Amino acid sequence: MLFRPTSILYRSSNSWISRQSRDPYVKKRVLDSNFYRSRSAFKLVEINDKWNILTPNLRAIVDLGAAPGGWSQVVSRTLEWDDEQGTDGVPRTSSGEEADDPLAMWEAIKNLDSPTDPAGFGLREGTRPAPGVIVAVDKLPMKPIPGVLTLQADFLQPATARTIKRMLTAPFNRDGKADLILSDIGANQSGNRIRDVEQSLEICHAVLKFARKHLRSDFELRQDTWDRQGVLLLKHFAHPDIDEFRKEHLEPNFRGVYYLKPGSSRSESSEGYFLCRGWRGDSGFGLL
Ligand SMILES: C[S@@+](CC[C@H](N)C(=O)[O-])C[C@H]1O[C@@H](n2cnc3c(N)ncnc32)[C@H](O)[C@@H]1O
Repeated sequence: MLFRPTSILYRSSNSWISRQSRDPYVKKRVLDSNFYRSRSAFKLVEINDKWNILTPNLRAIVDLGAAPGGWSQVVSRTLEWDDEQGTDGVPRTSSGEEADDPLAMWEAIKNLDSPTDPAGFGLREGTRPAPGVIVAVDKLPMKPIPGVLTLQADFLQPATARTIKRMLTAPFNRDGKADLILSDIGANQSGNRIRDVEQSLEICHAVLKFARKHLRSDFELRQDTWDRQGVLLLKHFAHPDIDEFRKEHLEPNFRGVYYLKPGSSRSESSEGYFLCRGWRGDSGFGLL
């Protein structure tokens, strides 16, 4: 009987190792003094270099499917949440105690009226206003990152949406909406390709539904700087209906929708990103 699972495993792990060792972004991740937790972080760095989505005026950002935390690290560093501001990566209550439960910490500080320490991480009396709050959501646990409130939960659960809303709500962000929603979620590889492809589109619909509830709209912003706020960055995979999804669900609801394939995204992967700017909101002409 020919049954050699070990050699198959060995071969495939060999090719994985060989691919990893040739991948410049894997090397960069290990050698880079910034040390990102994921190779994926470079995709966001690249996208931001070109499209400038991480601007200092952001008050609230949600990172969906955030573990192990590469994108959240990029957001945190770009918005300059760093140790120099007096944080050590561990969220603290306003009295300086370590807060294990980010929501409890958030509840404790959200009545503060000062926008200079929005997430209540015990920032030193600073010379400049503190950056916005970052909420990172994943089914998996994540190690702390300065300025990031992590929530271990399934974003598809209604209770998670309610929790996120509470985490985003504060005197400096009364409506509890986000200026920027990032989603790097992909379908779990089940081994059934048809099912995986189908699931990838279902995730796009679910993220858009989430954005509909949580993204700050042009109308709410009442300003014309649409290129800086009300932004959704959505990962997707090749699917027969993905163009239709873009035309029928994204384009009517955003002022601009762009397809991106960062250089750091593996060319053999069918993944791509939709950068959707200027969420029109439900008050007007958008369709979902
Ligand atoms: C490609 S990884 C994200 C990598 C991340 N952007 C980084 O740079 O570290 C996708 C993540 O989505 C998470 N995920 C998938 N479905 C989810 C769901 N329904 N709710 C929350 N997280 C989910 C997975 O657990 C996984 O950690």
